[in-house]
Amino acid sequence: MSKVRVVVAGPRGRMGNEAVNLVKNTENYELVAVLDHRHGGKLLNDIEGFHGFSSVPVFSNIEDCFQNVQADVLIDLTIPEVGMHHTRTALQYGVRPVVGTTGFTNDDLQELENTCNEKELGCIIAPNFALGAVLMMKFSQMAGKYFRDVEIIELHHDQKLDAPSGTAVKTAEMISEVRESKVQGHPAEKETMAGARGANFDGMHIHSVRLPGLIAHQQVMFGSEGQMLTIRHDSFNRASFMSGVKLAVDTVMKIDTFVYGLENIME
Ligand SMILES: NC(=O)C1=CN([C@@H]2O[C@H](COP(=O)(O)OP(=O)(O)OC[C@H]3O[C@@H](n4cnc5c(N)ncnc54)[C@H](OP(=O)(O)O)[C@@H]3O)[C@@H](O)[C@H]2O)C=CC1
Ligand SMILES: O=C(O)C1=N[C@H](C(=O)O)C[C@H](O)C1
Repeated sequence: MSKVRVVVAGPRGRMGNEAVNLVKNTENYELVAVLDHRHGGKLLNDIEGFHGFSSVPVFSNIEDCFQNVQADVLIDLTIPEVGMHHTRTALQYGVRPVVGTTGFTNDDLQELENTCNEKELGCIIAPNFALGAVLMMKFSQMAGKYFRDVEIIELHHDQKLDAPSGTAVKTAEMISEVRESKVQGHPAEKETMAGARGANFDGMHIHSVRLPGLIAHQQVMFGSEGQMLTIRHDSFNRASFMSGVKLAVDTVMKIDTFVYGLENIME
């Protein structure tokens, strides 16, 4: 069986680094290139912290990369604007994207879905690759059918760029598919300090905590008369995301559609 040829974008990042090691340590994957805006023209071995990658070229430009290297899958772990450009371009070159980068807009997602349909090419966008986090979202969706009052609290390390997190947005979207709409809190409630009640998604509130020492955590709180249900997930390291990245890479090779969220491919 031929190997899955993978390009990783953002290899020096916290997630990209884990992904490079995942590809290296997976027998039927081959790391054919990386995309790094600061080190184009080098070999991955020449970048500090990488060993055993003497044949892996580094490109700073994705078009150059796909014109010079045959690839099956792009794993993108960068920032939203760059991730969107990479994903768009990968699809144009017939390369299947697996995207962990968060912060894409609804318009971005719609555009990518249209392109996938047009090209009949698989693409997986996963706001959270941790299988436990995906279950947390699914359990929250189940609970949302019975509890209309929901507060989502996401907690992350203080180097995170986007707020609310992609996971929190996806959780709110999934709950809103089953929850009867409600504007929560007192009708006359007033913030005496802007932001005190967090972001508002269909009346649900989302609160973003950023602290050094945290990795990725979320708790979803449901309240009703005399009771409260809390559903919580914690990622204590970035290895927690890698089984989901592998599931996504394996799956994207078999599909010709657009998938937003790992819950759609977990059996
Ligand atoms: N789906 C999931 O399960 C998870 C998703 N994420 C998401 O993945 C993304 C990456 O997270 P994380 O690894 O923590 O972030 P890092 O900041 O550690 O890594 C981001 C990488 O992107 C690179 N980058 C930044 N700007 C550019 C640019 N203009 N062009 C090309 N590359 C650029 C950075 O390079 P440089 O250092 O030079 O700036 C860095 O290598 C985020 O969107 C995060 O929300 C994170 C964890 C889990
Ligand atoms: O930036 C992070 O770290 C994470 N980002 C993703 C998100 O925005 O939900 C996934 C996970 O929470 C870690």
